[in-house]
Amino acid sequence: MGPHPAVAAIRLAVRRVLHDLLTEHHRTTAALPHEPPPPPLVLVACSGGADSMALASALAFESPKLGIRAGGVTVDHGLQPGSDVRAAEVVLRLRELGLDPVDSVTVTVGRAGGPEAAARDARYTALDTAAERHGAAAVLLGHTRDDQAETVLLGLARGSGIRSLSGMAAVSGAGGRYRRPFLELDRQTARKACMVQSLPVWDDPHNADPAYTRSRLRHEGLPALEKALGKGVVEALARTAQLSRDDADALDAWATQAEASVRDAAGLLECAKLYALPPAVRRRILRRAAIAAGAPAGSLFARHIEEVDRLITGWRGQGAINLPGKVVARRQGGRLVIRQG
Ligand SMILES: Nc1ncnc2c1ncn2[C@@H]1O[C@H](COP(=O)(O)OP(=O)(O)OP(=O)(O)O)[C@@H](O)[C@H]1O
Repeated sequence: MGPHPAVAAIRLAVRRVLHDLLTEHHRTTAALPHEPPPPPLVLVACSGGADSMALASALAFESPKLGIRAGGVTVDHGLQPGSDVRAAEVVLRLRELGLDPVDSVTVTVGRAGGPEAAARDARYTALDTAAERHGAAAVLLGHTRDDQAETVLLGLARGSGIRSLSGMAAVSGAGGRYRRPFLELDRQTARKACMVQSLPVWDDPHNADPAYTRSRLRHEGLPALEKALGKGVVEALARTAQLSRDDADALDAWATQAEASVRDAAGLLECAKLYALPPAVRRRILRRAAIAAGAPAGSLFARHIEEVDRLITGWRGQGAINLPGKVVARRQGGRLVIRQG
């Protein structure tokens, strides 16, 4: 008898990603002159929750068959009493699965951007450091299709265009380090896979805390949407992420091409030529120019770019526009000048 369908599904998802990693490993090492390099190391980022425990179990099962070394990292954010005990338990469970090396990293969570963003920043920094310390080829994350649907809704609510609808990428980070094998699997499958394998899971109290936006979305927003629109809404939102990502990539590429044609010999942006571009392409060029001038990407919102855009499309002699990072945009003699100070 084969494994339970949920276990088969998580293993298949991980096998696919490991195959991709092996292919990339062979491609980059084939040209090396001397003896073959050691097999790649893949780490799983594990909170002890159902998604990442399921991921760890599938990695432990699949990696030896492909000659891949597998380890794990758990991050202790130190935000709840007893978080160190939980981290130690996760380490134990990962070792029981046969993973090696297994690290527990304690981080200090700052305040920048709110509690969720600060914890995420600290976590990714710790995961980057762990991956570099061990020379890992990849770090697997347990984000599921449900997480993706939530991310799309959060992006939609920001009102800042299709890039923010494109959710999380299956491959991201420096050199494509982060991989998300479960992006097309639902959370229920991961939970079921843990249950049938008798894997103990830890339910993060933050996930149920209505103080957090994502938690409210998970427990109130999405169920209400499913009630109104039907069960397929999660899948549709996740599909929206992929379609939006493709569209956003295409528009980015268009903007790259168009940018060269709207600059004069001195490299300044020509307003008449910008005016002739489709708004989506023009706004991308303006955003990039603002970032190149020193505006921090994270603080540059759609409303800022709209204001700069009005210097092109709604010109009536208005003054300079102040942007984050002390960047100023002004129109001068038919040129758009964006610079600091
Ligand atoms: N404390 C942590 N230590 C290591 N990795 C983590 C930690 N928290 C989250 N991750 C990684 O990020 C992924 C997404 O985490 P997030 O908290 O957004 O989702 P989740 O649905 O609660 O995941 P899980 O059920 O695995 O905890 C996790 O699946 C895991 O791979």
